[in-house]
Amino acid sequence: MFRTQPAQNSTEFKSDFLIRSTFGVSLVSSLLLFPLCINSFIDGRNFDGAFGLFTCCLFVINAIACHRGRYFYWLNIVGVVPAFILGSANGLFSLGVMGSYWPALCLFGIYFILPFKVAKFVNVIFLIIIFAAAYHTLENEMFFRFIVSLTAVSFFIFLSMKEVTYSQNVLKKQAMTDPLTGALNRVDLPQSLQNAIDECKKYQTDATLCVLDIDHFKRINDEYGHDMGDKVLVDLSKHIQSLISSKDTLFRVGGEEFVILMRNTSLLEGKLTADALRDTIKSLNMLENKVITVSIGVTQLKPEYTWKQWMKQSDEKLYFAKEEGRDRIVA
Ligand SMILES: Nc1nc2c(ncn2[C@@H]2O[C@H](COP(=O)(O)OP(=O)(O)OP(=O)(O)O)[C@@H](O)[C@H]2O)c(=O)[nH]1
Repeated sequence: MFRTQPAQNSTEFKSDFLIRSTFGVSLVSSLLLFPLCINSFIDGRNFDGAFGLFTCCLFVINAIACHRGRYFYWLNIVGVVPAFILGSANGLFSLGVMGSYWPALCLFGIYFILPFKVAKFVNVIFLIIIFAAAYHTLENEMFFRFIVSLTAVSFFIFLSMKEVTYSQNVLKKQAMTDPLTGALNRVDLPQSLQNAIDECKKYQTDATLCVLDIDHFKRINDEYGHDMGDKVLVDLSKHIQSLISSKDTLFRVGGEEFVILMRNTSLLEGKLTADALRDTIKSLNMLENKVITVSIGVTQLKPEYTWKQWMKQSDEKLYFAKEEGRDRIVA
């Protein structure tokens, strides 16, 4: 089970989509299925009616959960999917050709209530079971037509959902990336800091945050032009990426301000990395006849910090580094 709030940042795009689609499928299915259950009871098909009512309850629980921003993965896997399979097979057994509409709808439903990676496999299992049921209930010619049409439906849904998932990933990447430097932008920063805080609490590890700002960047723009200013930002970002460890994450949070989230890193280690960054950046010839310096605020996570407090502490240290004359680290 996971929980989301209304899409605040891009990390939540995907789960938010799943919650909305599961809500839609569950609500519509429960509303459509309910009259059919009543009809089954009236016709004396009590088993069908009871089974339909049970499935309705699963949909209602799902719809309420999704409405509250929750997604019950296991309810779908062990409840709704088996209900889809049993319901479709039962439809074929009791209604014959008339019952062959349901499997196609269920194939769609599966892609809307499960993550794409899981839905692909569940669909294959669904097809195998339904083909076995159809083999026992449909005439030869009808059986082959059924196989061909259902396989085609399954494949077309797969293609559409693959495209949707791909577009989601592209959008997510675009929303999270700073187009100039390729570093992450501030969209995902709160969630990343929160994840780091949760990790530290869970595994009793350290994490350190560096806020780095180019000194007198306005002068660089004024003296060398905005394009050269951009080039400095791009070069600087590349150098930082090459100097930090693969477990560290770089964000560009403002014009010439960067944040480096260092997981599994103590204050001392963070300070050493910040020192190395400051020295290396200073020695790079990013602009002719101009030494570029940076100021850095370094803060180790304390157990009582929220992500906002952690960020605020780091910003304050950067502010002191600027106040004390720039080209320095305050930790
Ligand atoms: N070239 C370029 N400049 C930018 C970009 N974003 C912000 N800036 C410039 O960055 C400059 C930031 O200036 P300030 O906030 O005064 O800071 P500073 O000159 O670096 O001074 P200190 O931070 O106090 O050392 C402004 O001139 C902005 O126009 C960008 O994407 N590209």
